[in-house]
Amino acid sequence: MRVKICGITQPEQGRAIANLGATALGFICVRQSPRHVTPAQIRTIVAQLPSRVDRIGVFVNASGEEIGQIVASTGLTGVQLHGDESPEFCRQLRQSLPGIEIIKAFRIRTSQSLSEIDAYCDRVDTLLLDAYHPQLSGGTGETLDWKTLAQFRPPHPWLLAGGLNPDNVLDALKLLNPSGIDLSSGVERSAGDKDLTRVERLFQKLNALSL
Ligand SMILES: O=C(O)c1ccccc1N[C@@H]1O[C@H](COP(=O)(O)O)[C@@H](O)[C@H]1O
Repeated sequence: MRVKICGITQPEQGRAIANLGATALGFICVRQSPRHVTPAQIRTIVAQLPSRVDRIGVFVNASGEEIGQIVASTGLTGVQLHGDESPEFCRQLRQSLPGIEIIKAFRIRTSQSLSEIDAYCDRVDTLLLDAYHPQLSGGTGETLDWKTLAQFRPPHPWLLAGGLNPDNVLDALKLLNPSGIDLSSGVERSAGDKDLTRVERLFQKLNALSL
C-alpha cells in the first residue's frame, strides 16, 4: 500500500520519514498554506531522498505554466491538484507533463460529491479523497465520513486522506480498501513540523497489519 506523508518542509524530517517507510512525500506549493515550500526548498529536500520515494507537489488552482516550471526545476515525480481544476485542465496537464503522475484530489462533502469523479477518470492517474472544509483547501485534520465511501470502487488507484492519524488509520482501513493513504496534520507537532514519534507509531501500526 502507498503511504504518502504530506507537508514536508525540513530535509532531515523528509529523510527520516522516507527511512521509516513512506513511499511518497508531499510538498505544498500553495502560498497561503503554513506548510508552503519554495522550489529551492523542495530541491534541497528531494536531493536527500532515496529514488524509490515519489515526490509529489500539491497545487490549488495553479496555472499549467506554474506547475510545469516547478516540476521541471525540482525533480517532482507527481502533482496533486487540490483545487477546482477541471477535467480538461487535468487532460492538458497530463499531456504536457509525460511521465509525471497526475493526482486529482476531491473534497467530499456528501455522497453526491462522488458523482463528479467519473468525469476525471480517464484524465488522471490517481484519485485522492479528502474531507470538505468551508474555508480551507486541505491539511485541515477533518475526517471525511468513511461510510460515504463504502461502495466506492473507482477504475483507478485512489488515496484516502483527511484527518488520518496513527489512532484512526486502522479503523479506516478496516472499512475501506484504498490503494494508499495520505497523512499530514495527524503526524505533526505544528503545521509543517512533523512529529517523527507519531510517524513511527503510524508505521508500527501499518506493519502489524501486513503481518
Ligand atoms: O497541507 C496543506 O496545507 C494543504 C494545503 C492546500 C491543499 C492541500 C493541503 N494538504 C493536503 O490535505 C490533505 C489532508 O490533510 P490532513 O491529513 O487532513 O491534514 C492531504 O492530502 C494533504 O496533501
